[in-house]
Amino acid sequence: MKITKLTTYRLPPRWMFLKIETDEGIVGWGEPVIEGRARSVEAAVHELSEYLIGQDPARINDLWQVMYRGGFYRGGPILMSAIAGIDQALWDIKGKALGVPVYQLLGGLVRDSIKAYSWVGGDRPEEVVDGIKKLRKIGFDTFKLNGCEEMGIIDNARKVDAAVNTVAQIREAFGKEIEFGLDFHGRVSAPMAKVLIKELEPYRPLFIEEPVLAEQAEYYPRLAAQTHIPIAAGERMFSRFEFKRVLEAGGLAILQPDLSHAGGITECYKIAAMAESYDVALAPHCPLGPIALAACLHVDFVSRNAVFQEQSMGIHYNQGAELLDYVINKDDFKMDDGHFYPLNKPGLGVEINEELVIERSKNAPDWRNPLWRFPDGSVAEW
Ligand SMILES: O=C(O)C(=O)C[C@@H](O)[C@H](O)CO
Ligand SMILES: [Mg+2]
Repeated sequence: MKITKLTTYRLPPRWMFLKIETDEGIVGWGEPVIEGRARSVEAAVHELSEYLIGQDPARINDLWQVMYRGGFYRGGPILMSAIAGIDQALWDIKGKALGVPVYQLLGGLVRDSIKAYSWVGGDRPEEVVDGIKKLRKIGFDTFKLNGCEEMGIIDNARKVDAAVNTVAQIREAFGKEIEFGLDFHGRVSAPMAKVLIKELEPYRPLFIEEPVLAEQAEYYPRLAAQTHIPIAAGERMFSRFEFKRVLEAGGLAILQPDLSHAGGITECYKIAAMAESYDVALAPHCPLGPIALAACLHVDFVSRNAVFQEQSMGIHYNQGAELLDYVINKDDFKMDDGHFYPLNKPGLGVEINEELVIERSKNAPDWRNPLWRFPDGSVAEW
């Protein structure tokens, strides 16, 4: 079998799908994208396609190594997201060619279901109690919200109290009936992370995500030493070589590689195994579309240390399209009691409505994340 064509479709809300065609008519789909830099990833995919066209799609490991090591410069969000989407599509082709779901190619199921969690509250956490009430009605009992709004490098007690108050309202309303992660979203400096975490400790969030920016990863072990709250990170790390360092340094209780940013199934399967060897949990990051989610689920279903799965239904970023809009087989993503179940169709198990994809790609937005500034005009982390 040979790869004959790669076609990219930038799509609402802020996604990009990749279709890889072969000379035997088998087609694979992937989701290479960095939110806000879709065109950059698209260019990287097409640069990589110069080598890929004519190659045997079955040789995923060799193609992955060529895409990663064949260029002198490597790693980072753009290149690793391009590799990720191509890798997803190659696994999709392999599964379809052999008539089995990807998880079977990775050794079969290690579990029968995986817990999902849902975002509440938007960019600036608000109406979180109402949001949780609505989502509990459809089976969720685990949630994630932004831990705070903008936070200065050294900020005041009122800002800290505002963040803590949101969490206090959740515990007041639901007690321990529900669990929630707090995503600091990299908005918080190392000094303020210490202050915030101390004040949040009594409310026992399930985890605190990106308490500092990935470029401040040396603080993870120091923050972990001051708190019992599990610390999570990973959406802005892009290869096992980055995850190696944070595992070695300690401090992270949960790794959150993104299957569309960190080299795809081939790389994230290895990252999951590395995490397990350090007794660290896996919770793949996935605020994206259905192909990315399917890739996450296949890795979840073969990784014993997978604990819960992010998904983007109702996420505040999905303006203009929802998680399953482009999927024909929506029932395969059906959730029961807040859990996903294995995708059992061959390949990734996602049947894409190509006609709709082509139609909607004609008006793809160039989504950009908001640029936040402090009152003094300096740039704030979003
Ligand atoms: O889902 C998460 O955990 C996030 O932090 C969302 C962030 O990754 C945005 O997708 C960036 O545009
Ligand atoms: Mg996050």
